[in-house]
Amino acid sequence: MALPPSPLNQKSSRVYSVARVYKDACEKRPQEYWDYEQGVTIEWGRINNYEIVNKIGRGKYSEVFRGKCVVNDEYCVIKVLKPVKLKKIYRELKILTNLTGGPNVIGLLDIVQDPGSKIPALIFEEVRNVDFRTLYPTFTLQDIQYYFKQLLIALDYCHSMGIMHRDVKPQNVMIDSSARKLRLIDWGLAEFYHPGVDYNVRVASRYHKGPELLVNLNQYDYSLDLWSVGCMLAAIVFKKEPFFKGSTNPDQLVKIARVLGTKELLAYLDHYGLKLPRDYDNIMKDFERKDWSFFVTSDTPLATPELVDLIDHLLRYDHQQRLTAKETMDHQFFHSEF
Ligand SMILES: Nc1ncnc2c1ncn2[C@@H]1O[C@H](COP(=O)(O)OP(=O)(O)OP(=O)(O)O)[C@@H](O)[C@H]1O
Repeated sequence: MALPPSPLNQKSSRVYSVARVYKDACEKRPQEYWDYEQGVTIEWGRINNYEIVNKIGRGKYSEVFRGKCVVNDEYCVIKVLKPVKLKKIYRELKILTNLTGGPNVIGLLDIVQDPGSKIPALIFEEVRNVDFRTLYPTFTLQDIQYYFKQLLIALDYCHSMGIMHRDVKPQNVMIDSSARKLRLIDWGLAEFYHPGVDYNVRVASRYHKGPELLVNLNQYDYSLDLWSVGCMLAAIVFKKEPFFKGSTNPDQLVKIARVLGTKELLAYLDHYGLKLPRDYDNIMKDFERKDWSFFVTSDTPLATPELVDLIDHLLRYDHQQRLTAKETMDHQFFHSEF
């Protein structure tokens, strides 16, 4: 039976920006694929199949434990969701069930529910992650080539499935360096893309927020994730973690403008018929665009011309001008031999 129409793919009355790629990825699939308000059926697993071993993390939206499946004796990760809007829980579940099994996407093994509290817990494959603060400083050009390719494969896959991750950052990229395994985790802010729909700009983590979010450009798309990749790369290459370190959301855009220029920011806004929000009245100054060579020193051996050119093509104000995940993988840097 067909589902009733959904507000989730309702176009805005003024459509000013549409994704350059995969714009119809959701529309070409059945409504059940993307309608997390009406089309979610959960097959609950048995909670008694899992034991908690120890706590490994605490996020805004969950508590995360290392666990063991008593059926096969294998370790796993148990993400116990905090009580948030049911809609958000359904969205994460729908997205994970659509993407699980995809390349370098964290594998969802089971969904269980505490019978008392009714709180759902997600069971994932475990990645023996090495903290990025330890791992990234050891990266060679070959490592960057390898791991960023793996990350881009995951992103191109989710984009091709009509899904924007919206929270790409080092904390959400699990790397087991001894197995050379990378998995993209935390799909709690991910969303289905529909052309012409206005999205909430309160997503992603401050240092990795794209300019579109900071200027209230609601019709953003998959290209948001490529800005975050650009931030991750720039931090590693220029040895500045994070690369843009704002103290508040408005200050985040100021930090970006100090590098990419204020005139260029205003041209971006103008192109989409937008104005700089009033929050910036007293803090945005007239910054000159800096050349990337400004960040290159004798202590930045990873800053090769190819890699700097790649960063330059990702850290663009205009989300439509950034390379897509596929275009990034086609960039010269990924075809260079080191
Ligand atoms: N599959 C996994 N393997 C290893 N560690 C994991 C895995 N999943 C989650 N973690 C750890 O738990 C932390 C929190 O997980 P996750 O980001 O999914 O939760 P969250 O509540 O959405 O977090 P946040 O508030 O930071 O967005 C991660 O940063 C990571 O350290």
